[in-house]
Amino acid sequence: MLEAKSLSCVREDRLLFEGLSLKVKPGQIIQVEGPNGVGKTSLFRLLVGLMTPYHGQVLWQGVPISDDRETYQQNLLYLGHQSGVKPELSALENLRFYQKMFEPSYQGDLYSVLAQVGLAGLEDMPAAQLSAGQQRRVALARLWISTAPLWILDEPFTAIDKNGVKVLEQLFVKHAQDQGMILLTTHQDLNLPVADFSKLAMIKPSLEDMYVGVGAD
Ligand SMILES: Nc1ncnc2c1ncn2[C@@H]1O[C@H](COP(=O)(O)OP(=O)(O)OP(=O)(O)O)[C@@H](O)[C@H]1O
Repeated sequence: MLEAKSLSCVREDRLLFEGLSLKVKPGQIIQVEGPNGVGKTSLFRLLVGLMTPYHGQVLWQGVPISDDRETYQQNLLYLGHQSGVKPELSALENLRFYQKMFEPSYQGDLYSVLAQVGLAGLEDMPAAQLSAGQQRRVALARLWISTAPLWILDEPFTAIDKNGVKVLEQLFVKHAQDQGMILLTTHQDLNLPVADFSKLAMIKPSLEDMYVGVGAD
């Protein structure tokens, strides 16, 4: 289980949110919602350990993530705004690189994974020559080979067409049924027929709460 306890986030002396707590349990999907700039990406960066909270703690299986980063990273798949796709490598080379680095025990056929994300016939094309949606699909193909129980996905549907959204939704449902956990942001209305799908709405703090004296006594 992932647990965030009373998180506060400050950027450039501005309070983005405070006292934010959440739990993501096996089988659960949580969609984080809120207007542009409210702090969804910042929250995710705290949750994956790329930023440190101003206050509060993030725990994986009851252990602060800063105490055992290695175990946490092994159980986490994070897809941020930057897809991490290398433009000079082909779709297949990108996926193979990811597989060798993060899923060395994966035995499946990477061609069929790429076919599932709609990239059949484009396996050997340099990613730089693929469209934005196709490049996003190269990044998303990691989800098909991932053994990580926790997926944290920042706008996974960006540049993805309707059919691609449907395929991804099916994968999310399967992951939840297999007792995986998903935390995602999207401005899409999702169709996820799983028992444990909920939404977390982030709202902007009031103006008087927004400016904090970081470093002040
Ligand atoms: N690299 C940065 N340095 C300083 N401040 C930043 C940085 N990135 C974002 N911010 C600030 O944090 C606020 C929240 O940004 P964040 O990306 O977390 O919001 P978001 O809810 O994910 O927005 P969006 O829906 O547009 O992706 C922004 O309004 C911006 O002022």
